[in-house]
Amino acid sequence: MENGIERIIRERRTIKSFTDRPIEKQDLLNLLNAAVWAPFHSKEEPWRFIIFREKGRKVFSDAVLSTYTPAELERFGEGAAKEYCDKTPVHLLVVVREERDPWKMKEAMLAAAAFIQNLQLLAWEQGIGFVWKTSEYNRENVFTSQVGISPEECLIGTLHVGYINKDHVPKPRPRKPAEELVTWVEG
Ligand SMILES: Cc1cc2nc3c(=O)[nH]c(=O)nc-3n(C[C@H](O)[C@H](O)[C@H](O)COP(=O)(O)O)c2cc1C
Repeated sequence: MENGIERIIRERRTIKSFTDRPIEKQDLLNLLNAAVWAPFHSKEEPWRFIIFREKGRKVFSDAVLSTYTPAELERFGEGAAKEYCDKTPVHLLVVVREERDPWKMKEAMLAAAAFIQNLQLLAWEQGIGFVWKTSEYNRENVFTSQVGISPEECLIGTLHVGYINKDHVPKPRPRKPAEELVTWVEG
């Protein structure tokens, strides 16, 4: 019998199709305030968030579109702008401080990943889903500077967030059983 957490972990899927329902600012804050109880190894939390909602989505959309070539703009620009400004209620960027020490940097990224998984599970419980994107534009300076990320920061991912369109929940990608993944060392 699955308990609450196990059920949500198994059930959660990456969501790319949302209803029109906006997400209230306070509801987003409540989710973030719970998700930040993820573990981290630095003195202070390594993360901060930039959230685009309502008309602010155009700032996000313009930043993505500024990474397109003229040919891509011509072909995909209008559709992408519609997707970002109308069809996706919230864009949430998870950013960490750059660390000079590569190991500390790795730890900051790992902590941010734990935070994002917390957020996915908490959101799912409320009928909110998202896709975690690390696609090309995330790595382009022209994008990061326009969305307000400083050169001393690193973007861990862009989350496109909204209430789940229940007709478009993808089928799960299968997971290997742990029996295939474990090396037992028992003496
Ligand atoms: C670090 C990371 C980066 C990801 N980047 C993308 C991405 O750029 N585009 C995308 O469509 N999905 C992205 N995903 C989502 C995965 O495609 C998705 O988690 C995977 O297909 C498994 O599906 P599930 O989340 O429904 O179990 C990313 C996931 C992770 C953990």
